[in-house]
Amino acid sequence: MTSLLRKFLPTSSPKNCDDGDDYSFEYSFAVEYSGPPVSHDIPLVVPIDTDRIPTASVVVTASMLSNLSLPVIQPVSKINPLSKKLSKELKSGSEPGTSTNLVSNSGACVGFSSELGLIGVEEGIPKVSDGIGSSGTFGFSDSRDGSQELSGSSELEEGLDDDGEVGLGLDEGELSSRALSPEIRSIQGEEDCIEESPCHFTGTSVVTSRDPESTDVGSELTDHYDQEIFQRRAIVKKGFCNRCNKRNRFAEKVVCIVCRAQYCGNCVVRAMGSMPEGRKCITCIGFPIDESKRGSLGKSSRILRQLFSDLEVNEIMRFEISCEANQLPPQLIYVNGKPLCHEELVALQMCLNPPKKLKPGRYWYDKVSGFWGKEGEKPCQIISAQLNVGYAIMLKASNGDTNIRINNREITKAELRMLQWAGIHCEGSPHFWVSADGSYQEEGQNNVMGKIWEKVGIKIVCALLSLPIPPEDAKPSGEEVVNTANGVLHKTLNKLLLVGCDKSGTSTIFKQAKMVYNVPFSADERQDIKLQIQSSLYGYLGILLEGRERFEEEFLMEMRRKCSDEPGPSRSCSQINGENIYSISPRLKAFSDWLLEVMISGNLDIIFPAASREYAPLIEDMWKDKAFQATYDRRNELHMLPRIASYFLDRAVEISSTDYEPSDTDILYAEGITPSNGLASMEFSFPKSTQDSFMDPADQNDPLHRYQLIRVHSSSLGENCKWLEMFEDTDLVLYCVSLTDYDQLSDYTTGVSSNKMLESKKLFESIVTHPTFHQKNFLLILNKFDLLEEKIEEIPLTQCEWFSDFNPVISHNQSSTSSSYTNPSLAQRAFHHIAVKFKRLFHSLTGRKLYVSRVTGLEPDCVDEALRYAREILTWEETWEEEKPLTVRDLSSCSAEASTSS
Ligand SMILES: Nc1nc2c(ncn2[C@@H]2O[C@H](COP(=O)(O)OP(=O)(O)OP(=O)(O)O)[C@@H](O)[C@H]2O)c(=O)[nH]1
Ligand SMILES: [Ca+2]
Repeated sequence: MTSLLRKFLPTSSPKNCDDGDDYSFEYSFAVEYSGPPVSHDIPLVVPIDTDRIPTASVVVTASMLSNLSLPVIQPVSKINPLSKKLSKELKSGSEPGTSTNLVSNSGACVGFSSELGLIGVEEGIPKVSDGIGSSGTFGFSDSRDGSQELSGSSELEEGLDDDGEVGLGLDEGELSSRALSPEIRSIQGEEDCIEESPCHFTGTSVVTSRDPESTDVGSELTDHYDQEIFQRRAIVKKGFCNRCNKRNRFAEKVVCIVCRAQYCGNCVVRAMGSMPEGRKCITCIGFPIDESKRGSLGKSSRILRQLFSDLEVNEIMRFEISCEANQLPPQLIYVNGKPLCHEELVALQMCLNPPKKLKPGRYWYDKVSGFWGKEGEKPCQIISAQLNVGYAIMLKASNGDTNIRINNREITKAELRMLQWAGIHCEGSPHFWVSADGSYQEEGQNNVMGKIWEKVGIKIVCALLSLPIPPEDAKPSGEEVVNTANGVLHKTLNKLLLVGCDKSGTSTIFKQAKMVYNVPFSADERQDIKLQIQSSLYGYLGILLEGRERFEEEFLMEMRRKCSDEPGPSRSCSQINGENIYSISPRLKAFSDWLLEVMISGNLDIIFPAASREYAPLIEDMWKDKAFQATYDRRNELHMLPRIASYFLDRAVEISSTDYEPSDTDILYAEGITPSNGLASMEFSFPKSTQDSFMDPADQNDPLHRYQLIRVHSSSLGENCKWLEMFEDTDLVLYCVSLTDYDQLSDYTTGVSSNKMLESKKLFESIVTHPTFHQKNFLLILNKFDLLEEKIEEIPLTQCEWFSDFNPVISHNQSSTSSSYTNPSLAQRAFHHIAVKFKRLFHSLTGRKLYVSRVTGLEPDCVDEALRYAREILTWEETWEEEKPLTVRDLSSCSAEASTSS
């Protein structure tokens, strides 16, 4: 046997393995073993007793026998030479039971011809193992005269050459488990076969097999159904038409919603006929659809529209949606353990807020609140309440382990966090009663404690925790199927978490992103920001007025000194005061005193802007006042006044008026945006940009790919960042650091004031090492580069002990050609130094690579660039995860310092 195989089978890997996207496995063929003795068991190839392969009973449904020819198992096309003969045999008239032989033959051949095939033998036809110990013959039995079948290794090689990709194209490795397929695959290169109509059989018996991967349907109760669907699976190879077997990778194909066979434009009509049940092979008519295709029911493809008129396409799609064979089978949907009857399914589907994308499976339903979820999982939707479907809900329906109950169901951790965040007390394992409108009370007590959905920020929290919110508030998010002219596209949502220390600029970046991606501020947000701007304005005024007092005093002392120096009679105090340009009128003085008092008491935010209406007229007077203007001219001396103050103070009169509406720039410059819990969230997608031109066209301008940017204030992360758990499904963490922090001291409550850069480093460490973020990707945003450029000229970076080794060599040969690249500025060097420090830190903590982006939050392009970089990282990391083993990926972090985006 061994020598026989050696003679005929090449032991090389597929020739076109450089095809890249297709396959990475190698064929391994049996060769005589000549190495040292092995210490472990050698897996045995078990002989198959063909008689013992179970076969299902013959299909006898009248409707099927009447006008249909039944599909037959296909030999795997890899074994072309063999299948050529087989198909001839089959054509020349075969009897029921032939398929059994086919299975054994194809199974055996595959087993020997590729690794994948071996797996197929083990998994695909599991019941074959019943035959262990039997003495059946295997594969190339003498009776088949394998040597003749395989005569001429060149022929075989040719077969391998042309499509040395057995299997991979096979939908998800289902290779040999296919037991039925709509037609005998014509043999590659045999034109005569292509022109023939597919060879079908009547009265072929059916071999049952199980889909090893099916998860959707899942339960043992739906096994039977599962099997039925699975039996029909066609072998599908990437790019190949299942009828003519010609390959055109890029040509669109029409896919059968039952067996998944795909047909090119030339073959669709022959293979699918008039499509009375939509896109099904003629032989699949009457069979239930593959549930994974349910989402695409009624959604036509471009190729159909090319083949048929619009009217015809619409008709076909209507059939596809409405014909009986394609309807959800109610008994496969379990609600609280009960298989539904027809009426219940109708009630479920016809209610105001039906479950989305309902598929066969097991669900739980809380009739009182409308919570709906998959058995053993947290709720995924809130559907209409009070539907009469299924049994009563079970305590462990969602597999919760919190001891806290909602409507007799023990809730999940995510739900508990949601309640806690909403400020609902969960101590003492309470049992809540929650009704459809979200009002909740403790069981046994007749007083409503509040409404869950009215809690501040609850919707954001739910979005973060991937928990549902009531339908009227729900807007599309997460994975959503969108119907477009080209058919069905899956929309995905990537979550980006933006976090950083105090004043690092996270809210600036968040707001900037809103503007860049055209996500409007809500009326509430605008109102909040307006009040925020106004109260900040009073704060700035207060600082100026305080400065004015100081200037007035200084001026007075100066005058006195001059007076005493002057010869002649000394002038009176009032005279001096009259000349003091920093003196204000008693009315303004009263206001000033009051304002300063309020500021000292720390009540500014509370009193303003409620009081702003009253004081608005005073602002105008004050603005015109000479003393005030003189003070304003010297505002640079007032270190308490933030840089941004001038922007608002210049328009103090306009801003303090009640009908002031902040512009977008005002909003950007304003401090703060977020509600009390420091959380803000927005969804966006990237508009097309010229910068994308280097990217894969598929990635370009994908408005369906949505991103959620979540900004959280570091103070809302709680002790030891315990709230980070909430963000466990974050795809990328954007950690924001202010580049100007290196000489700043935190003005914080703890009493011990420390360097802000070191504080930022500390927070970074705790977030990076937090279990929730294990293996997460991080993008470091080094913000406020514009300010660094100014500051670095005055204050050395070494002010921060972490950067004490910063020792830039200033190049002296500044040629006319030197660019910022060959001769970076001091700020660029400082930025790079800081970036490298963080990269090394990250690598030492995680062994992985930190991405870095240089940003000036006030510049829209900068923020856009950083977020596009974030998108690239996600795409890149996904590719890595799919294609490369972890070890290779880890190696890439060795070059951690090589790439620093700027
Ligand atoms: N010049 C300059 N100023 C910036 C930049 N980014 C943020 N700022 C300013 O820095 C200050 C703090 O920024 P925020 O965005 O409010 O910082 P934060 O992270 O929200 O900090 P908290 O207010 O503590 O939540 C604001 O006055 C911003 O206008 C920048 O890139 N350049
Ligand atoms: Ca802020």
